[in-house]
Amino acid sequence: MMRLAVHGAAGRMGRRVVALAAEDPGFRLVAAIEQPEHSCIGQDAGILAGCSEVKVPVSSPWPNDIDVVIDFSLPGAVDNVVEHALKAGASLVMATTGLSEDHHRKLREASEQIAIVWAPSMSLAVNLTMKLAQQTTRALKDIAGGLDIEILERHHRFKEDAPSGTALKFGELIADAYRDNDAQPAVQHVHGREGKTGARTRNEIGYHAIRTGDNPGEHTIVFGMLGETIELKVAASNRDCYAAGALAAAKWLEGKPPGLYSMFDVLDM
Ligand SMILES: NC(=O)C1=CN([C@@H]2O[C@H](COP(=O)(O)OP(=O)(O)OC[C@H]3O[C@@H](n4cnc5c(N)ncnc54)[C@H](OP(=O)(O)O)[C@@H]3O)[C@@H](O)[C@H]2O)C=CC1
Ligand SMILES: O=C(O)C1=N[C@H](C(=O)O)C[C@H](O)C1
Repeated sequence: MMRLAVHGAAGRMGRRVVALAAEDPGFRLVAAIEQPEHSCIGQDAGILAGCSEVKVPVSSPWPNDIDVVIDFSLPGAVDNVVEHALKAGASLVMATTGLSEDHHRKLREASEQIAIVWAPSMSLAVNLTMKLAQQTTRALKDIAGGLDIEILERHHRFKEDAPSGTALKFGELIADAYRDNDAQPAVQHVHGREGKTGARTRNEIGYHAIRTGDNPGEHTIVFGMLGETIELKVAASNRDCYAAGALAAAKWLEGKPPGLYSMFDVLDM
């Protein structure tokens, strides 16, 4: 049984991780962590998550006897999370998005000592769609008349980063697929359009971020050609695809040597 600490335990994602972990005999929740001034401090993490009591209060101290940390918080917390995972010698599932290059450097450095999975989406369906997007790009990139790729993402109104980490990852993977051909000009990442933009260039990937209501996450990759269009769409109907993926990543990390892994590693894709 893995001793699990959830950081951001009172958040939208943290609550679903706590709820699913409570039903999984492979985990024992040992800490549900939030900042000391958080309004949920002291509440039972299970009750807060809408399931039965787990007898673990939301609290701020980090225990040392943990096997794995799952983090769904905000970039401002990430350095602290990494530091505590290192101190405990615990594996880390880092699911927070909007990270800077400095955060990524710290994750790379920490991964010399502990095993870390970082992925902007823990969802199986999203990761599979990423592979399909790469395959589609490779098949169409040299088509006569040209290929236009645009990434549309929709999320709830509370989301603080844009475009989503997942949209950025789609763009990065699609750009990699383009680069299979050295003759292809470098891809330009274009975020939204306004005003007299001129005609679309052939080598850009466009990103469009929509924020409405309580949408738990939706990504559409548009492959536009002259005469026909392909759209790959993956949409969550609730957050459990991400929470279940994070728990699968935590289990996969058990016994893994230090290193920085992705959900493609976890899902063997
Ligand atoms: N990889 C994936 O599959 C997914 C990733 N995400 C990402 O996970 C993150 C969290 O999403 P979500 O649960 O919706 O967000 P929430 O805002 O609901 O939850 C974040 C939690 O972290 C806490 N927190 C924020 N800043 C800090 C800090 N500096 N120190 C300690 N705790 C902090 C928040 O506390 P407070 O309420 O006080 O702000 C809150 O409890 C986002 O980056 C999102 O993009 C989301 C879904 C899937
Ligand atoms: O904030 C969210 O909700 C989500 N964030 C992740 C991202 O930025 O890609 C993953 C998912 O789409 C939900």
